[in-house]
Amino acid sequence: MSELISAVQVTPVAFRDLPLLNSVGVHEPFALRTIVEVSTASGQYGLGETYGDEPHLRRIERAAAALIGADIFDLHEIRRRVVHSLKQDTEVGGHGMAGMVTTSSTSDRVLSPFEVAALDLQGKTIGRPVSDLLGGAVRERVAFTGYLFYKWAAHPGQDEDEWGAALDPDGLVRQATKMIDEYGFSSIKLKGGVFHPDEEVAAIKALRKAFPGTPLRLDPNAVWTVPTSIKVGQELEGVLEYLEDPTAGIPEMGQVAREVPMPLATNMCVVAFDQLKPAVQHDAVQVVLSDHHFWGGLKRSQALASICDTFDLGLSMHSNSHLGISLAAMVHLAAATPNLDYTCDTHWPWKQPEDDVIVPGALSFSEGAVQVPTGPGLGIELDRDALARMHQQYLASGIRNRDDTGYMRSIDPSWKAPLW
Ligand SMILES: O=C([O-])[C@@H](O)[C@@H](O)[C@H](O)[C@@H](O)C(=O)[O-]
Ligand SMILES: [Mg+2]
Repeated sequence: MSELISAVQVTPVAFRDLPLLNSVGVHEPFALRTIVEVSTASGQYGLGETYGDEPHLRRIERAAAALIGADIFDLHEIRRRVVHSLKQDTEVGGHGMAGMVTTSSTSDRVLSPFEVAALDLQGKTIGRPVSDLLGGAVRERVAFTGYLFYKWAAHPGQDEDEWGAALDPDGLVRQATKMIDEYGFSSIKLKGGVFHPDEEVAAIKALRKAFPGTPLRLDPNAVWTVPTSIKVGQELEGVLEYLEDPTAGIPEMGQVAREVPMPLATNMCVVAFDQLKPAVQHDAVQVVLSDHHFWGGLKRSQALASICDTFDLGLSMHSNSHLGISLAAMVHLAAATPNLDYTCDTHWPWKQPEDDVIVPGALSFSEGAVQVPTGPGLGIELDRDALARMHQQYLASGIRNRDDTGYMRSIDPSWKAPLW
Protein backbone atom coordinates (compact mmCIF):
# COMPACT_ATOMS: atom_id res chain seq x y z
CA MET A 1 0.00 0.00 0.00
CA SER A 2 1.52 3.33 -0.97
CA GLU A 3 0.14 6.70 0.08
CA LEU A 4 2.16 9.64 -1.12
CA ILE A 5 2.40 13.00 0.61
CA SER A 6 0.89 15.69 -1.62
CA ALA A 7 1.02 18.74 0.69
CA VAL A 8 2.31 19.79 4.10
CA GLN A 9 0.82 22.78 5.88
CA VAL A 10 2.89 24.35 8.68
CA THR A 11 1.07 26.81 10.98
CA PRO A 12 2.55 28.57 13.99
CA VAL A 13 0.00 29.23 16.74
CA ALA A 14 -0.04 30.94 20.13
CA PHE A 15 -2.18 30.13 23.16
CA ARG A 16 -2.69 31.95 26.45
CA ASP A 17 -0.34 30.95 29.24
CA LEU A 18 -0.16 31.85 32.92
CA PRO A 19 2.74 33.38 34.87
CA LEU A 20 4.36 30.09 35.88
CA LEU A 21 7.75 30.52 37.53
CA ASN A 22 10.80 28.39 36.86
CA SER A 23 14.58 28.55 37.16
CA VAL A 24 14.96 30.62 33.99
CA GLY A 25 12.24 33.19 34.65
CA VAL A 26 8.50 33.15 34.07
CA HIS A 27 6.15 31.97 31.33
CA GLU A 28 5.06 34.73 28.94
CA PRO A 29 1.34 35.54 28.36
CA PHE A 30 1.38 33.30 25.27
CA ALA A 31 3.05 29.95 24.57
CA LEU A 32 3.99 29.00 21.00
CA ARG A 33 3.46 25.77 19.08
CA THR A 34 3.71 24.75 15.43
CA ILE A 35 0.96 22.63 13.90
CA VAL A 36 1.86 20.33 11.01
CA GLU A 37 -0.81 18.98 8.69
CA VAL A 38 0.39 16.36 6.20
CA SER A 39 -2.02 15.54 3.34
CA THR A 40 -2.00 12.66 0.87
CA ALA A 41 -3.17 12.46 -2.71
CA SER A 42 -6.12 10.35 -1.54
CA GLY A 43 -7.44 13.28 0.54
CA GLN A 44 -6.51 12.17 4.08
CA TYR A 45 -4.63 14.34 6.55
CA GLY A 46 -2.38 13.55 9.50
CA LEU A 47 -1.44 15.88 12.38
CA GLY A 48 1.72 16.68 14.30
CA GLU A 49 2.55 19.33 16.91
CA THR A 50 5.93 20.74 17.88
CA TYR A 51 7.75 23.77 19.33
CA GLY A 52 7.07 27.21 17.89
CA ASP A 53 10.39 29.02 18.22
CA GLU A 54 11.51 30.72 15.01
CA PRO A 55 14.68 28.77 14.15
CA HIS A 56 12.76 25.52 14.71
CA LEU A 57 9.82 26.79 12.64
CA ARG A 58 12.16 27.54 9.73
CA ARG A 59 13.64 24.03 9.97
CA ILE A 60 10.14 22.54 10.03
CA GLU A 61 9.21 24.54 6.91
CA ARG A 62 12.33 23.31 5.06
CA ALA A 63 11.66 19.70 6.06
CA ALA A 64 7.98 20.06 5.05
CA ALA A 65 8.95 21.07 1.51
CA ALA A 66 11.31 18.09 1.26
CA LEU A 67 8.57 15.58 2.12
CA ILE A 68 6.33 16.05 -0.92
CA GLY A 69 6.09 12.71 -2.75
CA ALA A 70 7.29 10.60 0.22
CA ASP A 71 5.28 7.52 1.19
CA ILE A 72 3.58 7.84 4.60
CA PHE A 73 4.44 4.18 5.32
CA ASP A 74 8.15 4.74 4.62
CA LEU A 75 9.31 6.30 7.88
CA HIS A 76 12.97 5.67 6.99
CA GLU A 77 12.59 7.74 3.83
CA ILE A 78 10.77 10.47 5.75
CA ARG A 79 13.67 10.55 8.24
CA ARG A 80 16.26 10.57 5.43
CA ARG A 81 14.55 13.55 3.78
CA VAL A 82 14.24 15.45 7.07
CA VAL A 83 17.92 14.90 7.90
CA HIS A 84 18.90 15.98 4.36
CA SER A 85 16.80 19.15 4.64
CA LEU A 86 18.88 20.13 7.68
CA LYS A 87 22.24 19.80 5.92
CA GLN A 88 22.61 23.57 5.35
CA ASP A 89 21.25 24.43 8.80
CA THR A 90 23.50 26.91 10.59
CA GLU A 91 21.00 28.29 13.09
CA VAL A 92 21.14 27.49 16.77
CA GLY A 93 18.37 27.16 19.35
CA GLY A 94 14.66 26.86 18.77
CA HIS A 95 14.01 23.95 21.05
CA GLY A 96 11.25 25.72 22.98
CA MET A 97 12.65 24.92 26.42
CA ALA A 98 13.87 28.39 27.41
CA GLY A 99 17.49 27.43 27.92
CA MET A 100 16.79 24.26 29.90
CA VAL A 101 17.68 21.69 27.27
CA THR A 102 20.18 22.53 24.60
CA THR A 103 21.73 19.35 23.34
CA SER A 104 18.91 17.17 22.08
CA SER A 105 19.35 16.14 18.48
CA THR A 106 18.06 18.74 16.04
CA SER A 107 17.07 16.15 13.45
CA ASP A 108 15.04 14.21 16.04
CA ARG A 109 13.23 17.39 17.06
CA VAL A 110 12.39 18.23 13.45
CA LEU A 111 11.44 14.69 12.52
CA SER A 112 9.01 14.24 15.41
CA PRO A 113 5.85 16.07 14.17
CA PHE A 114 6.18 14.55 10.69
CA GLU A 115 6.56 11.05 12.09
CA VAL A 116 3.50 11.55 14.30
CA ALA A 117 1.52 12.91 11.31
CA ALA A 118 2.64 9.96 9.15
CA LEU A 119 1.51 7.51 11.86
CA ASP A 120 -1.81 9.36 12.15
CA LEU A 121 -2.21 8.95 8.37
CA GLN A 122 -1.17 5.29 8.43
CA GLY A 123 -3.76 4.62 11.13
CA LYS A 124 -6.48 6.43 9.20
CA THR A 125 -5.54 4.54 6.03
CA ILE A 126 -5.81 1.08 7.60
CA GLY A 127 -8.53 2.01 10.11
CA ARG A 128 -6.50 1.34 13.29
CA PRO A 129 -5.43 3.59 16.19
CA VAL A 130 -1.81 4.77 16.40
CA SER A 131 -1.35 2.68 19.57
CA ASP A 132 -1.89 -0.42 17.38
CA LEU A 133 0.86 0.73 15.03
CA LEU A 134 3.14 0.93 18.08
CA GLY A 135 2.53 -2.68 19.06
CA GLY A 136 -0.87 -2.35 20.68
CA ALA A 137 -2.19 -0.62 23.79
CA VAL A 138 -1.17 -2.37 27.02
CA ARG A 139 -3.42 0.02 28.99
CA GLU A 140 -6.77 1.61 28.19
CA ARG A 141 -6.11 4.75 30.22
CA VAL A 142 -2.95 6.78 30.61
CA ALA A 143 -2.36 8.37 34.01
CA PHE A 144 -0.83 11.84 34.36
CA THR A 145 0.72 13.86 37.20
CA GLY A 146 -0.62 17.07 38.70
CA TYR A 147 2.15 19.49 37.68
CA LEU A 148 2.40 22.35 40.21
CA PHE A 149 4.21 25.62 39.60
CA TYR A 150 5.04 28.53 41.82
CA LYS A 151 3.14 31.34 40.16
CA TRP A 152 2.08 34.94 40.40
CA ALA A 153 -1.59 35.81 40.79
CA ALA A 154 -1.62 37.31 37.30
CA HIS A 155 0.55 38.61 34.51
CA PRO A 156 1.41 42.26 35.24
CA GLY A 157 -1.48 44.51 34.24
CA GLN A 158 -4.01 41.65 34.09
CA ASP A 159 -6.76 40.59 36.52
CA GLU A 160 -6.01 37.71 38.89
CA ASP A 161 -6.40 34.39 37.03
CA GLU A 162 -8.51 31.46 38.25
CA TRP A 163 -5.51 29.81 39.97
CA GLY A 164 -4.34 32.83 41.96
CA ALA A 165 -0.88 33.15 43.47
CA ALA A 166 1.22 30.24 44.72
CA LEU A 167 4.40 31.58 46.25
CA ASP A 168 4.64 29.57 49.46
CA PRO A 169 3.70 26.12 50.83
CA ASP A 170 0.09 27.14 51.56
CA GLY A 171 -0.34 28.54 48.05
CA LEU A 172 0.99 25.31 46.52
CA VAL A 173 -1.28 23.14 48.69
CA ARG A 174 -4.22 25.29 47.52
CA GLN A 175 -3.10 24.88 43.90
CA ALA A 176 -2.70 21.11 44.30
CA THR A 177 -6.13 20.82 45.93
CA LYS A 178 -7.80 22.66 43.04
CA MET A 179 -5.92 20.66 40.42
CA ILE A 180 -6.69 17.33 42.05
CA ASP A 181 -10.36 18.30 42.57
CA GLU A 182 -10.68 19.18 38.88
CA TYR A 183 -8.56 16.45 37.28
CA GLY A 184 -8.28 13.68 39.85
CA PHE A 185 -4.49 13.32 39.62
CA SER A 186 -3.00 10.77 41.99
CA SER A 187 0.61 11.98 41.89
CA ILE A 188 2.15 15.45 42.16
CA LYS A 189 5.20 17.14 40.65
CA LEU A 190 6.50 20.53 41.79
CA LYS A 191 8.53 22.68 39.42
CA GLY A 192 11.27 23.97 41.71
CA GLY A 193 14.46 25.94 41.18
CA VAL A 194 12.53 29.14 41.94
CA PHE A 195 13.13 29.76 45.65
CA HIS A 196 15.90 28.79 48.05
CA PRO A 197 15.98 24.95 48.39
CA ASP A 198 14.92 25.20 52.07
CA GLU A 199 11.66 26.82 50.96
CA GLU A 200 11.08 24.15 48.33
CA VAL A 201 11.77 21.39 50.86
CA ALA A 202 9.18 23.04 53.15
CA ALA A 203 6.71 23.10 50.24
CA ILE A 204 7.23 19.39 49.54
CA LYS A 205 6.76 18.59 53.23
CA ALA A 206 3.53 20.63 53.26
CA LEU A 207 2.31 18.69 50.21
CA ARG A 208 3.22 15.42 51.89
CA LYS A 209 1.18 16.44 54.94
CA ALA A 210 -1.81 17.56 52.86
CA PHE A 211 -1.69 14.53 50.52
CA PRO A 212 -0.36 11.57 52.51
CA GLY A 213 0.44 8.60 50.32
CA THR A 214 0.47 10.61 47.06
CA PRO A 215 3.74 10.15 45.13
CA LEU A 216 5.66 13.45 44.99
CA ARG A 217 8.41 14.72 42.66
CA LEU A 218 10.54 17.86 42.73
CA ASP A 219 12.31 19.31 39.68
CA PRO A 220 14.62 22.33 40.16
CA ASN A 221 15.97 22.12 36.58
CA ALA A 222 19.60 21.63 37.63
CA VAL A 223 20.14 24.88 39.55
CA TRP A 224 21.57 23.18 42.61
CA THR A 225 25.22 22.32 43.22
CA VAL A 226 26.18 18.72 43.99
CA PRO A 227 26.36 19.35 47.80
CA THR A 228 22.98 21.12 47.80
CA SER A 229 21.42 18.30 45.79
CA ILE A 230 22.76 15.72 48.24
CA LYS A 231 21.52 17.72 51.24
CA VAL A 232 18.02 18.12 49.79
CA GLY A 233 17.88 14.50 48.65
CA GLN A 234 18.82 13.24 52.09
CA GLU A 235 16.35 15.58 53.76
CA LEU A 236 13.52 14.30 51.60
CA GLU A 237 14.22 10.61 52.22
CA GLY A 238 10.97 8.67 52.11
CA VAL A 239 9.09 11.71 50.78
CA LEU A 240 9.90 11.86 47.04
CA GLU A 241 9.25 9.09 44.53
CA TYR A 242 12.03 10.69 42.47
CA LEU A 243 14.15 13.81 42.41
CA GLU A 244 14.33 15.29 38.91
CA ASP A 245 17.45 17.03 37.56
CA PRO A 246 18.77 18.41 40.85
CA THR A 247 22.11 19.31 39.27
CA ALA A 248 23.67 19.71 35.82
CA GLY A 249 25.86 17.14 34.05
CA ILE A 250 26.03 13.35 33.86
CA PRO A 251 29.06 12.85 36.17
CA GLU A 252 27.60 15.31 38.69
CA MET A 253 24.22 13.54 38.66
CA GLY A 254 26.20 10.32 39.26
CA GLN A 255 27.82 11.87 42.36
CA VAL A 256 24.41 12.89 43.71
CA ALA A 257 22.84 9.53 42.88
CA ARG A 258 25.43 7.72 45.04
CA GLU A 259 24.49 9.78 48.11
CA VAL A 260 20.71 10.18 47.99
CA PRO A 261 18.11 7.55 48.84
CA MET A 262 15.64 8.16 45.98
CA PRO A 263 15.97 7.61 42.21
CA LEU A 264 17.17 10.57 40.12
CA ALA A 265 15.20 11.40 36.99
CA THR A 266 16.13 13.57 34.03
CA ASN A 267 14.90 15.42 31.00
CA MET A 268 18.05 17.52 30.90
CA CYS A 269 21.23 15.44 31.00
CA VAL A 270 19.89 12.57 28.90
CA VAL A 271 17.98 14.04 25.96
CA ALA A 272 19.54 12.20 23.03
CA PHE A 273 20.62 8.63 22.28
CA ASP A 274 24.36 9.32 22.54
CA GLN A 275 23.93 10.41 26.18
CA LEU A 276 22.54 7.06 27.29
CA LYS A 277 25.87 5.23 27.36
CA PRO A 278 27.68 7.74 29.64
CA ALA A 279 24.58 8.00 31.83
CA VAL A 280 24.63 4.23 32.35
CA GLN A 281 28.41 4.22 32.89
CA HIS A 282 28.09 6.86 35.62
CA ASP A 283 24.87 5.36 37.01
CA ALA A 284 23.76 9.00 36.83
CA VAL A 285 20.01 8.57 36.43
CA GLN A 286 17.56 5.90 37.41
CA VAL A 287 14.58 7.33 35.51
CA VAL A 288 14.61 8.84 32.00
CA LEU A 289 11.80 11.22 31.11
CA SER A 290 11.06 10.50 27.49
CA ASP A 291 9.48 13.13 25.27
CA HIS A 292 8.55 12.27 21.71
CA HIS A 293 8.99 15.93 20.70
CA PHE A 294 12.74 15.71 21.15
CA TRP A 295 13.43 11.97 20.95
CA GLY A 296 12.40 11.82 17.27
CA GLY A 297 8.75 10.80 17.44
CA LEU A 298 6.84 7.82 18.76
CA LYS A 299 8.86 4.93 17.30
CA ARG A 300 12.18 6.36 18.44
CA SER A 301 10.67 6.98 21.88
CA GLN A 302 9.83 3.28 21.91
CA ALA A 303 13.47 2.54 21.04
CA LEU A 304 14.41 4.66 24.06
CA ALA A 305 11.96 2.64 26.17
CA SER A 306 13.65 -0.61 25.09
CA ILE A 307 17.09 0.74 25.97
CA CYS A 308 15.79 1.81 29.39
CA ASP A 309 14.36 -1.66 29.87
CA THR A 310 17.67 -3.27 28.92
CA PHE A 311 19.67 -1.15 31.37
CA ASP A 312 17.11 -1.30 34.20
CA LEU A 313 16.34 2.39 33.90
CA GLY A 314 12.89 3.59 34.89
CA LEU A 315 10.82 5.50 32.34
CA SER A 316 8.58 8.51 32.80
CA MET A 317 7.35 11.20 30.38
CA HIS A 318 8.29 14.89 30.17
CA SER A 319 6.05 17.74 29.11
CA ASN A 320 6.20 21.34 27.93
CA SER A 321 3.23 23.68 27.38
CA HIS A 322 1.25 21.84 24.70
CA LEU A 323 -2.05 21.44 22.86
CA GLY A 324 -4.30 18.49 22.04
CA ILE A 325 -2.34 16.96 19.16
CA SER A 326 0.64 16.50 21.47
CA LEU A 327 -1.60 15.11 24.21
CA ALA A 328 -3.08 12.56 21.79
CA ALA A 329 0.39 11.47 20.66
CA MET A 330 1.60 11.21 24.28
CA VAL A 331 -1.42 9.09 25.18
CA HIS A 332 -0.95 6.65 22.27
CA LEU A 333 2.77 6.34 23.01
CA ALA A 334 2.23 5.84 26.75
CA ALA A 335 -0.51 3.29 26.06
CA ALA A 336 1.82 1.22 23.89
CA THR A 337 4.90 1.41 26.16
CA PRO A 338 4.78 -1.50 28.63
CA ASN A 339 7.69 -0.32 30.79
CA LEU A 340 6.37 3.20 31.42
CA ASP A 341 6.73 2.92 35.17
CA TYR A 342 5.49 6.34 36.27
CA THR A 343 2.58 8.68 35.59
CA CYS A 344 3.34 11.17 32.79
CA ASP A 345 3.87 14.92 33.13
CA THR A 346 1.48 17.28 31.42
CA HIS A 347 1.02 21.06 31.36
CA TRP A 348 -2.62 20.53 30.26
CA PRO A 349 -4.35 22.17 33.29
CA TRP A 350 -2.48 25.42 32.60
CA LYS A 351 -4.10 25.99 29.21
CA GLN A 352 -7.55 27.50 28.61
CA PRO A 353 -9.92 24.73 27.41
CA GLU A 354 -11.03 26.76 24.39
CA ASP A 355 -7.41 27.32 23.29
CA ASP A 356 -6.89 24.28 21.11
CA VAL A 357 -6.70 23.33 17.46
CA ILE A 358 -8.56 20.02 17.74
CA VAL A 359 -12.31 19.44 17.79
CA PRO A 360 -13.21 19.18 21.49
CA GLY A 361 -14.35 15.94 23.08
CA ALA A 362 -11.78 13.39 21.89
CA LEU A 363 -9.54 13.65 24.96
CA SER A 364 -10.61 14.31 28.51
CA PHE A 365 -9.31 13.69 32.01
CA SER A 366 -11.09 11.62 34.61
CA GLU A 367 -9.43 10.34 37.78
CA GLY A 368 -6.15 11.81 36.53
CA ALA A 369 -6.09 9.74 33.35
CA VAL A 370 -7.01 10.03 29.68
CA GLN A 371 -8.83 7.24 27.87
CA VAL A 372 -6.77 6.03 24.90
CA PRO A 373 -8.65 6.94 21.69
CA THR A 374 -9.67 3.85 19.74
CA GLY A 375 -10.62 5.53 16.44
CA PRO A 376 -8.33 5.47 13.40
CA GLY A 377 -4.99 7.30 13.69
CA LEU A 378 -4.58 9.65 16.64
CA GLY A 379 -8.38 9.73 17.00
CA ILE A 380 -8.60 13.53 16.80
CA GLU A 381 -9.79 16.04 14.19
CA LEU A 382 -8.40 19.44 13.26
CA ASP A 383 -10.66 22.42 14.04
CA ARG A 384 -9.73 24.71 11.14
CA ASP A 385 -11.50 27.78 12.55
CA ALA A 386 -9.63 27.37 15.82
CA LEU A 387 -6.35 26.90 13.93
CA ALA A 388 -6.96 30.16 12.03
CA ARG A 389 -7.89 31.98 15.25
CA MET A 390 -4.82 30.72 17.08
CA HIS A 391 -2.60 31.63 14.15
CA GLN A 392 -4.00 35.19 14.32
CA GLN A 393 -3.23 35.08 18.05
CA TYR A 394 0.35 34.11 17.15
CA LEU A 395 0.66 37.04 14.73
CA ALA A 396 -0.83 39.47 17.27
CA SER A 397 1.19 38.18 20.25
CA GLY A 398 4.45 39.46 18.78
CA ILE A 399 6.22 36.53 20.50
CA ARG A 400 8.45 34.57 18.16
CA ASN A 401 10.71 32.69 20.60
CA ARG A 402 10.08 31.44 24.10
CA ASP A 403 11.98 33.77 26.42
CA ASP A 404 11.11 33.26 30.09
CA THR A 405 14.25 35.13 31.15
CA GLY A 406 13.65 38.16 28.94
CA TYR A 407 10.05 38.40 30.12
CA MET A 408 11.10 38.12 33.78
CA ARG A 409 13.73 40.85 33.31
CA SER A 410 11.19 43.12 31.62
CA ILE A 411 9.30 42.97 34.93
CA ASP A 412 12.23 42.76 37.34
CA PRO A 413 15.40 44.08 35.68
CA SER A 414 17.55 42.89 38.62
CA TRP A 415 16.46 39.22 38.26
CA LYS A 416 19.37 36.78 38.01
CA ALA A 417 19.29 33.08 37.17
CA PRO A 418 19.64 31.19 40.48
CA LEU A 419 22.32 28.72 41.55
CA TRP A 420 22.16 27.30 45.05
O1 LIG B 1 7.19 24.83 31.57
C1 LIG B 1 8.19 24.96 32.29
O2 LIG B 1 8.52 26.03 32.81
C2 LIG B 1 9.01 23.73 32.56
O3 LIG B 1 10.08 24.04 33.39
C3 LIG B 1 9.48 23.10 31.28
O4 LIG B 1 10.06 24.06 30.45
C4 LIG B 1 10.47 21.97 31.49
O5 LIG B 1 10.98 21.57 30.26
C5 LIG B 1 9.92 20.71 32.04
O6 LIG B 1 8.62 20.69 32.39
C6 LIG B 1 10.82 19.92 32.94
O7 LIG B 1 10.39 18.94 33.47
O8 LIG B 1 12.00 20.27 33.06
MG1 LIG C 1 12.22 18.23 34.28
